[in-house]
Amino acid sequence: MSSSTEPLGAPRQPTLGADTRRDLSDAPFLLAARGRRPLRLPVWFMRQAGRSLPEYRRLRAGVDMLGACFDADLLTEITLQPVRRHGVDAAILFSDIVVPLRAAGVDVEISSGVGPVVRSPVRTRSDVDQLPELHTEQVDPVAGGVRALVGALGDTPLIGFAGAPFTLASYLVEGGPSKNHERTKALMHADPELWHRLMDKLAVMAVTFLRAQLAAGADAVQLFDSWAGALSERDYRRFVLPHSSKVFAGIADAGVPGIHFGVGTGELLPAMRQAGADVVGVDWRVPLDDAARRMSPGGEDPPVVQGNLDPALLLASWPVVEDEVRRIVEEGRAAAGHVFNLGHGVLPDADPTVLTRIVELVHGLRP
Ligand SMILES: Cc1c2[nH]c(c1CCC(=O)O)Cc1[nH]c(c(CCC(=O)O)c1C)Cc1[nH]c(c(CCC(=O)O)c1C)Cc1[nH]c(c(C)c1CCC(=O)O)C2
Repeated sequence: MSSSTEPLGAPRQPTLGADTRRDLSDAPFLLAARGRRPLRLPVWFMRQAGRSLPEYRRLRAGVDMLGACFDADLLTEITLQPVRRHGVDAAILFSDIVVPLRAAGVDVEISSGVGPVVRSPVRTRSDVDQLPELHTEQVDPVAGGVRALVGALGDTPLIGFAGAPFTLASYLVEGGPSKNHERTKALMHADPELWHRLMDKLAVMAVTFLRAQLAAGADAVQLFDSWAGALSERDYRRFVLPHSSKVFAGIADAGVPGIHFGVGTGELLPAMRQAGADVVGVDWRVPLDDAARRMSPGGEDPPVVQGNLDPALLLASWPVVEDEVRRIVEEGRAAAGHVFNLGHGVLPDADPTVLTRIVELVHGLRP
């Protein structure tokens, strides 16, 4: 049986570490992710581990990005750096969305200042058929890092993650970062059968990668569909939603919160929630009260949201940042739960002391 027809979460996948996972049921991040109101509003930052931190740049000197992602000691230390420095309510695993592709044998590099570059783009039926399957043991260094992290993090939850099938497909089909995703969109419309075959393989890969992290003890997961906002809602529902739904279904037995995030997804928020997410990430374009209304127009079953400070504003003055943080916290009360975050990742030029101040401010506000 080929991998694309095998049921997701088949027995050869590892069990999900329910016996070893820490009991962090009082952790503010996990409470908020489950739609409860913790005493303290939780906050973490996408890309909190990375180039805004001088201690990160020192550790990474002379080590290439993907090399660091396969070094259990290094990825553990890099993941811990922002937790120590900022006092955030969650750690996010230091890794990358292309790690499972590289682990499976795809020739992909991360080029500094550019992003992932795929040597042989995937465009034909034979390219799709040759895309290798990911075997759990190929990401053993990542699992080793996760095990070390859950030992080192104390009461702080660890968020594991994977790239969603569409965002990974875009890198594979375009061969690198893309503004218009034109080859990807052309492929999905010109050959839907081939498109779904590719997406199916990427969904299986994401499930394998996430299950390895969950089996090692990750407390929550985030599915990054960073570029899904490039699609119309109609195309998203037809070409993407079924596959992202398979990813959430493939890890549902872990019983941990799942976050679903993309940029520019204001029109897609209800569909992204429907994929099976417990928490929906909102960038800076839509205020959180509006986002909650879009996902629950009648007010029944309100969503849990994460976001939505514009990362560019970290470079503005503190009074600007403070006003924005207060507004976002206020608007977040319209949702069932709010995990404070940026609307996208920390930019390399952000001043890390501003991030620490944001954590202190958020923690001092009424949730
Ligand atoms: C689209 C995407 C990628 N990778 C990721 C996404 C989804 C999130 C998003 O939308 O930003 C996910 C990712 N990549 C990285 C993390 C680490 C965890 C964290 O959030 O702190 C996470 C969650 C580390 C990284 N991933 C990367 C860096 C920078 C590389 C470096 O430090 O040398 C880091 C810290 C490289 C990378 N990898 C990718 C890009 C676009 C880049 C930036 C390229 C550049 O500007 O140099 C692909």
